[in-house]
Amino acid sequence: MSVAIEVHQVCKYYGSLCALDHVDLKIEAGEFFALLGPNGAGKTTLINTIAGLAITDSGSIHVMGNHVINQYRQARKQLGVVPQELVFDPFFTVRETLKIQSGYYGISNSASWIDEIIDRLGLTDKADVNMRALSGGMKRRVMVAQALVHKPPVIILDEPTAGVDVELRQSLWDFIRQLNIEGHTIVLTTHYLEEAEALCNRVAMLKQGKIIALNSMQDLINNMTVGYSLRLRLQPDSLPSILQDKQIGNHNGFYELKIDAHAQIELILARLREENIQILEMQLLQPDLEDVFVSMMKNSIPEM
Ligand SMILES: Nc1ncnc2c1ncn2[C@@H]1O[C@H](COP(=O)(O)OP(=O)(O)OP(=O)(O)O)[C@@H](O)[C@H]1O
Repeated sequence: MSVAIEVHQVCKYYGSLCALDHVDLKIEAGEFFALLGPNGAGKTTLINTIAGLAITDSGSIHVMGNHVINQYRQARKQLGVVPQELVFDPFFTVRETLKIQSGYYGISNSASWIDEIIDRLGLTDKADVNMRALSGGMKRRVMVAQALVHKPPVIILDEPTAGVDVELRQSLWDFIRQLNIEGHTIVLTTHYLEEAEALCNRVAMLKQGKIIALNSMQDLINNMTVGYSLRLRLQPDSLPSILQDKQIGNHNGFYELKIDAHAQIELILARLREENIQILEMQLLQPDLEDVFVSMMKNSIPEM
């Protein structure tokens, strides 16, 4: 499999602030990859360095084998970036905006592809409407369309669904998922963790400019040692004192017990049997990406 993005030992400073601290990252072609982190973690800075818009202080970045600074034009052609901020020229229509964008890449016969992306992004009704007359969500769709005019194999989306309503979000994700199925590599930042969990196969978590986790979505969640809990409805309705230090909640007649390892479940059941307490209902709650994220951000202190 070929490498779509290779980030090697990248550092980026803004004055004395270290925004990227020796970042190493390899994203294979065809991946659907999530870049997660709290505000200010360095996600946009990393995207800007990959797009060649911000110069790194050290290290190197390649997009589809092209060095983003020394081979800027070749690297840029391989990449479509949907920026976080809505940047648009208020004097042009949607179609004109896309035509001008394809001109930047030296593409002249782009009309049929522009029609296709307008259609697939649900912009047909707005194609000849001036950009300034579009709603925020529609402008966001145009940002996505702009990133696609040169049919890049690698697409980076920086919080593409910020401020977008649920219906629009759903159709945007359907389209992006389809692009991934067609072979495009997708890199995504989002604060909607359930979206990342549903879409992405691998995740990097950034904190204070450092990568603190890099794993497949499944392994990240499966390897999580915190976040599991067992919910029990008991008859008689009482928790033996030996289990009380595990209790983290008691809602709607369910005791919620913290589980650090699966083996503890059998021990809990054995304790209940010893006390002649019957289990009326039992649920095992698994951690999700949000639990992993919160735990990583709380527990992982990047080395200075
Ligand atoms: N042009 C700039 N000049 C100075 N500092 C900057 C600049 N751009 C970003 N920073 C700082 O670099 C750090 C990383 O910012 P960045 O925008 O990359 O974070 P982020 O993870 O994308 O955050 P968010 O989730 O809020 O978009 C922050 O402390 C930010 O204030």
